[in-house]
Amino acid sequence: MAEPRKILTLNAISARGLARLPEHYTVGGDIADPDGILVRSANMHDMDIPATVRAIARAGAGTNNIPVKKLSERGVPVFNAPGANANAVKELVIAGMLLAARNIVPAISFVEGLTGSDEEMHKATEAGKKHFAGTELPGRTLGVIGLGAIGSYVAEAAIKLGMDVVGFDPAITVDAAWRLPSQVKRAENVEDVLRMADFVTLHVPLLDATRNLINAQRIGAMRPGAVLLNFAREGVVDNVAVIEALDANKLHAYICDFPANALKGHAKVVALPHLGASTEEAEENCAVMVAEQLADYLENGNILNSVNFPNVSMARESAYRIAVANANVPNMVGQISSVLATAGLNIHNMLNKSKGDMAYTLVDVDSAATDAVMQQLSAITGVLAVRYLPAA
Ligand SMILES: NC(=O)C1=CN([C@@H]2O[C@H](COP(=O)(O)OP(=O)(O)OC[C@H]3O[C@@H](n4cnc5c(N)ncnc54)[C@H](O)[C@@H]3O)[C@@H](O)[C@H]2O)C=CC1
Ligand SMILES: O=C(O)CCC(=O)C(=O)O
Repeated sequence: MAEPRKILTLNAISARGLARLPEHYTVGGDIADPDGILVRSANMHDMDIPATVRAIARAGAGTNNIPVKKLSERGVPVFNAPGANANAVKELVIAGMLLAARNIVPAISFVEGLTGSDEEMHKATEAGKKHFAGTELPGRTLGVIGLGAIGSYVAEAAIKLGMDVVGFDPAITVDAAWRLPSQVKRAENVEDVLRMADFVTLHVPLLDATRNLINAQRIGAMRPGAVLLNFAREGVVDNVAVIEALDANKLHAYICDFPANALKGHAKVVALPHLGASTEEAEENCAVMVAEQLADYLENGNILNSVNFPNVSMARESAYRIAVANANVPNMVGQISSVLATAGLNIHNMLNKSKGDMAYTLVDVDSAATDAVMQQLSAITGVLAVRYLPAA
């Protein structure tokens, strides 16, 4: 019989995604001793993550709200949903460019402030509309910083709208590079993008290397009257430097997904409530993807789309599977094999892969492993987590 599993949800997760979890899973927002956690943007850095947790699944792209390093030390994979919400973010970025180019938000505020009779309003409209005249997108240059799932979609959409696109990504993946239209020009660094672009959009993860990526000095390198769009993370942009640049008419507008006191009430700022991925489609895509990944990990030990562990997948050919998360150091496979051999367990199939400091080993053996064997595996220096996964 399948072992009962408990999944704690820290945010609302699309019902279609939750429906992908096996029937023997109990899911809820108030669950003790969970085997796994499903999360969106909830901040987990100060959370006491129970020792029972074997995996965390982020129904989205960014994992900066999750203490990935601490979880790696416990041998716990963090899954995400690469690309599953990219179209939703792309659409909001295009909307953001149009909002800025056509001065739509200040124009709406102007209309909301009109008073008097219809005739008086019409007169004020015709007199006032010149203040909101805008520009069109074709022929303008969009600079894209970060050409992953979202950045490459945005670049493609902008080309279709008749824009020129220049992009920078020091670690672009082969898949993303294939997706990019040939018209996208390659910049050698951030400054090149800033120098060439009328609109600059950011699509990088929040890392030490990207914190305050756009600061006063870099804004100084931007074209006068440029528009900055940030649908990545708040910490990627120095809000104070942005406000100074808007006040000095250096920047035309700042369109972002991250409200903050420094930005509040500024006429040239449009701050949305972290809405990039908030579409029915994106919420469902993300939830389905991570629910399937989480269940396959908990049931079979297979790993797909973990940010801290390699992809590892092995078809089941025996009823007895052992999964070992370990540090990526020499002689781990040798020591694991030796424990199994000493216990008289024949290895039917074995797969070991690594990613950075982490490694992961799946072993199918021909007969049942005892608790004593599992304890011996756990005791190997460098082994971080061991699970026994007999077929249900
Ligand atoms: N506003 C929202 O609701 C959403 C925001 N996001 C944010 O957008 C970020 C990007 O998402 P995806 O495109 O799906 O991720 P992705 O992982 O597909 O792409 C990120 C790209 O940024 C590049 N990169 C990293 N450091 C860089 C640097 N210093 N300069 C230039 N490029 C750099 C990487 O090489 C990668 O190609 C996420 O990490 C998340 O923070 C993602 C989804 C929704
Ligand atoms: O789940 C959300 O609404 C936030 C999405 C996001 O920021 C991400 O996927 O990185």
